[in-house]
Amino acid sequence: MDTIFLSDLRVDTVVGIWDWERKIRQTVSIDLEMGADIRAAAASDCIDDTLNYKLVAKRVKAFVSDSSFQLVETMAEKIAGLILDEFAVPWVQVRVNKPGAIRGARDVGVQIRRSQTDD
Ligand SMILES: Nc1nc2c(c(=O)[nH]1)N=C([C@H](O)[C@@H](O)CO)CN2
Repeated sequence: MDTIFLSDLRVDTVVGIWDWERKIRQTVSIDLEMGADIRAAAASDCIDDTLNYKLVAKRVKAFVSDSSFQLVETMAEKIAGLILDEFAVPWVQVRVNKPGAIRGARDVGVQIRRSQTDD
């Protein structure tokens, strides 16, 4: 099993637990890894035989941009569910980074891995 990845997808959104965070937009950085078998596409050289990461990026960016979650955990869970539901991948790893949320830290956030077989 191979992996298609997408790193540092930056999206402006409403996210946070403090009142002042509900009134502004902040930038989150999203990293995705998705299970894929790339052999058919490598043999055909045809985009129709693989997961088009551009479509995933566009869908995730629109979803996160329209969201207003309190926690990065909720955002990560919903992104994973969206990808599993709408794209035929067996598993997905989602990392949501909230740069600048913690003074003195480069970034902070959560990383989760979910699969189609999770209950
Ligand atoms: N586990 C979490 N802890 C915290 C979160 C979060 O989303 N998950 N969020 C905050 C604040 O919104 C912070 O990011 C900004 O001050 C604090 N802790």
